[in-house]
Amino acid sequence: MKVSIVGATGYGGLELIRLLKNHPHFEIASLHTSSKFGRQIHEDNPHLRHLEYALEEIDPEKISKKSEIVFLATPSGVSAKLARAFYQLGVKIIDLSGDLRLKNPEEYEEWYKHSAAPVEVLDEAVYGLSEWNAKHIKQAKIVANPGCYPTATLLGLAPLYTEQWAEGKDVIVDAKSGVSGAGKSPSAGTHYSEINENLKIYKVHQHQHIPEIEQQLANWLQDSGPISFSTHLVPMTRGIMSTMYVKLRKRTTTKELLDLYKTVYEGHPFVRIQPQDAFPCTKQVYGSNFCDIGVAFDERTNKATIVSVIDNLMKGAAGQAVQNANILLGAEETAGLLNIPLYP
Ligand SMILES: NC(=O)C1=CN([C@@H]2O[C@H](COP(=O)(O)OP(=O)(O)OC[C@H]3O[C@@H](n4cnc5c(N)ncnc54)[C@H](OP(=O)(O)O)[C@@H]3O)[C@@H](O)[C@H]2O)C=CC1
Ligand SMILES: CC(=O)N[C@@H](CCC(=O)OP(=O)(O)O)C(=O)O
Repeated sequence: MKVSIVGATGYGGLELIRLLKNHPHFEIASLHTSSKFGRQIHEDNPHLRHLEYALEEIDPEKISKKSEIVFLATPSGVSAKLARAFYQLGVKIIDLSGDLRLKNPEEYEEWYKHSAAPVEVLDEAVYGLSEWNAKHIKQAKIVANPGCYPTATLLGLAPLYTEQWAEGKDVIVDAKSGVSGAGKSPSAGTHYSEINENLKIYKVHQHQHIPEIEQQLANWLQDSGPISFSTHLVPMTRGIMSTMYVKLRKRTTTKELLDLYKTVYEGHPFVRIQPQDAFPCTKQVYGSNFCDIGVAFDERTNKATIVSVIDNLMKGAAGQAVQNANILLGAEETAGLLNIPLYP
């Protein structure tokens, strides 16, 4: 099946090229940019020196003649404007941005400070947390690919929420990300001398992923409350670690928690549950689509500590987008994605 990538020159778009170029079922029909048309993709990306793709303008009508699926790897605010045109032309959309994830347009405008997508587009969009929504993704015309922090956090919390073990109140999520999460354009806050040998907290109580996580938690557990969510920049390129502290409805043991997680994620090859007392680190998922989860029960506080790691550009963005495209196609969800993480 032929696919196109809009935003091909950014980190998410480049990761999509890496995955789709060797994919058994998809063929890249075209790459699109808002500012570099006419240039070859390899001109600014020497790691793609062997590929010949001219960057093209973003013209939904032309794209609809070449491709059945379009990946939108553009900054927030862009797909809110572009999605309707693709939808009306019958091109399936997988949107990597936050524009189509929140069902309430006012909530989107409050957190993202952009105009929301048309309601008909938001109503059509299916939240693309692959492990939890495959049934709906399969039928979708528009997939709202989850954010990087929400992917790590929701995969970590899901067993406790869906099985009603969590109290659903006073949950703390302490998350850290590598700098590629901020995209390819350099900024004052992310350039080398600001990040190297530094650890920064940012967007305290204001992170746009808070409503996305809470929206999904409320789908799983009726009386779930607001979460405390903090995000940090770590001096590394890729990786997210989300550490969660969750009060439970009943006393349990680490062994019982592990059994729950193993049972819930049985048959989901991208979620790997750690053995007892072994917590995951970001390097063990680097460059891969895995989400590795470690759990422990704290008898002193009656809380579960959950640690979930992903590669933000893979399971947190392009990897999950390709997983969703596989599901849309009706192919095996692992197609083109079972590479072993880069190590060391
Ligand atoms: N980086 C990450 O880890 C993750 C990113 N995301 C989301 O995915 C999306 C892409 O992220 P990322 O690749 O990191 O971002 P980048 O900043 O690296 O890339 C953004 C891309 O969009 C293009 N673009 C910029 N402005 C416009 C515009 N007005 N219209 C159309 N295209 C435009 C850019 O280049 P050009 O000028 O060539 O058009 C570039 O190709 C974002 O919404 C991001 O929030 C989601 C999960 C994780
Ligand atoms: C490290 C870093 O800056 N990460 C970004 C992730 C952005 C992102 O993925 O945004 P949407 O999913 O909402 O589109 C951030 O924290 O804002």
